[in-house]
Amino acid sequence: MTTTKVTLGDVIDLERYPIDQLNSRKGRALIDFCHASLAFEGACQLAGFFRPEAVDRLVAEAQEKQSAAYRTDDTHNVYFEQVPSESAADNPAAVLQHSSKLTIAWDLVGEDSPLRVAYESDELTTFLGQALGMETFYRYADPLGAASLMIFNEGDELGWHFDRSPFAVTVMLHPVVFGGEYQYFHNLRTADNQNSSGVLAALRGEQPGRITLAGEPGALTMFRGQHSLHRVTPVEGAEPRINAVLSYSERPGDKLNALTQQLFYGRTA
Ligand SMILES: O=C(O)CCC(=O)C(=O)O
Ligand SMILES: [Fe+2]
Repeated sequence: MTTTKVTLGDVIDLERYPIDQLNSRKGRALIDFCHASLAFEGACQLAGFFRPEAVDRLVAEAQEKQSAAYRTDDTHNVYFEQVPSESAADNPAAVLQHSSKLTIAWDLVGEDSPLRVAYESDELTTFLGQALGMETFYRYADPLGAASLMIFNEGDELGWHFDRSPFAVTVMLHPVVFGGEYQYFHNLRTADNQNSSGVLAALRGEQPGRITLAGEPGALTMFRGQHSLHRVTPVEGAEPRINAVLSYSERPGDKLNALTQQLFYGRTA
């Protein structure tokens, strides 16, 4: 049997986004666009980055592997830190958030999966590192967490939170019509100012300036979530929200520790 190898151009629309020719005029304009977009609102979304056929294959792969996925269902606060026992009414750390989803770990992603072809390409790594303005940028060496497929079924959500990592990269595969929206407040806090009153107002639905990111199938999103409070609203209805999360590090060979692997994937590897 002969199988045709899936190439980067089968997965990523290289005509529209020439990440394999970053020194071309269009490639430079793309990088400039990403820098401007991230500087403007802390996020950059590239519609149609993954080709429709690759998106369809990944949706099918996620659904086929759903039974092997690990389900997390937790409460946490926006900081992912200890919830204070003596809760002052005006302390956002005391407000519990709910997050639940299914995760298909990297070692379950197929050899020929469009996600593997994209994630393992140096072109994509180089492009993302430049777009995010990183001086050093490496693929994650974690056998479970390098890149994953996420499935949010009815009622699943990610509660309001600040990310611990300086950036996140996702690809939307199957958005939902009702709920499952990515919402955020750009730079609600800064390195020097926690802005507790603003965070509390956001949690109460009283803070102006909430931004919703559209999520068309195939859209790649780069997001700086350390200072921008964000969430994914609960999925309503039977259709799942499915996306891919791509992880990177400023250090080569970076891995999750066993505790974190256990927490996110229910096993170690
Ligand atoms: O699923 C998404 O669109 C966002 C994911 C996210 O915020 C996270 O993993 O921290
Ligand atoms: Fe996040």
